[in-house]
Amino acid sequence: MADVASGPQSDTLTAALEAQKYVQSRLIPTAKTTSFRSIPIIDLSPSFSSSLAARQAVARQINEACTTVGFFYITGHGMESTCERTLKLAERFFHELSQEGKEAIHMKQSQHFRGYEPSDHTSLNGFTSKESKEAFNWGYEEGLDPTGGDGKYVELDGSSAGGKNLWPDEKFLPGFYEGIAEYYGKILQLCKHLFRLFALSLALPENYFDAMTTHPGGIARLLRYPPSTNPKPLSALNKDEELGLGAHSDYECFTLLLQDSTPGLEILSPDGHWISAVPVEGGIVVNVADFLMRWTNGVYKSTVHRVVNRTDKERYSVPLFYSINYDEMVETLPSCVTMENPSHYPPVTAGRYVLDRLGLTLNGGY
Ligand SMILES: O=C(O)CCC(=O)C(=O)O
Ligand SMILES: [Fe+2]
Repeated sequence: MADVASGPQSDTLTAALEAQKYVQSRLIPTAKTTSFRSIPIIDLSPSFSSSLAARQAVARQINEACTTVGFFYITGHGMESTCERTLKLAERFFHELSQEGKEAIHMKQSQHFRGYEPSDHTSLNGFTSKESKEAFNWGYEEGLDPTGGDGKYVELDGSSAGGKNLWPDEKFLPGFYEGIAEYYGKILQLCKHLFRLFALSLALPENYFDAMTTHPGGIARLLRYPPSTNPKPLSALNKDEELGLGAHSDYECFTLLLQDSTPGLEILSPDGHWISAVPVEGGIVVNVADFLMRWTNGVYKSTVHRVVNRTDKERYSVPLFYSINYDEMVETLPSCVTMENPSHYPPVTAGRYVLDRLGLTLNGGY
């Protein structure tokens, strides 16, 4: 793809820098946007019905959540036992794999942000220099996609050599890849289902995004947050250096997050209050990310969030950042442009936008 050649491009880099400024501006309390104190829970079960009216009813709830909070929980998604198994896999990865095993798949060997990421390797948007989280990252592989993909997968930079994941040696972590494959296959299917609901929620044809997600971007991570050295009640603010993950918004279309029973995720209401996204039994957290915010002309909110583990327990979580095909160039969605709200954003390629955002988080840059 000519427009996604390697190296930062000035137009998308500008978009990335603007997005960073946008995030910073949202860290300043304002009375202009609706504030919130809770995160809606949406039961997805009716959306699997053959009745369009039932699917539209769920889509309306999604629209309400995305235009206000930017976050919601989904229940009734059918992945409950897989979610439990995946969180156990996360625990196994960090506990059972030796330091040597982790070093063997260190992210510095990857051009695509894959592999093991110790706590000091990245920090978000330069807001914080020290984060306590450690991670294991991987991305889309056709072999993990139940549809088999369309053979056209490209990485963020437009290169077509996919499948560059760095997996731990099976003999040190038996069953790991198989477990990840089960989770990833199911969550990709759920993301496609959600995208159809997003389409309905935006007054677009239900299959509007289908052709743009034939080789989707899907970076996923296993995250571990160590116990707090100074456990505090949820209401008390910890010092900056105890941040698990700094304040940020996500970059792609939307994120699906599994979290264990230890709270830690907090989302920022526009009036400056941090709201705890407490774990909900069987619930997956969904949030709008910056690319979808931009694509919807700001109609759907991409909300700033952070992680602070205030407990004396470890915390595990598993986000998946879902994107349309990285080589897809998009313009503002037609249903989000009106006379009062003309398009604010020039066309951009999905992968290039995310790559430039990611480049800004690496300690030391590209
Ligand atoms: O661990 C969590 O709860 C959230 C992680 C997150 O926000 C991210 O990785 O972007
Ligand atoms: Fe996030």
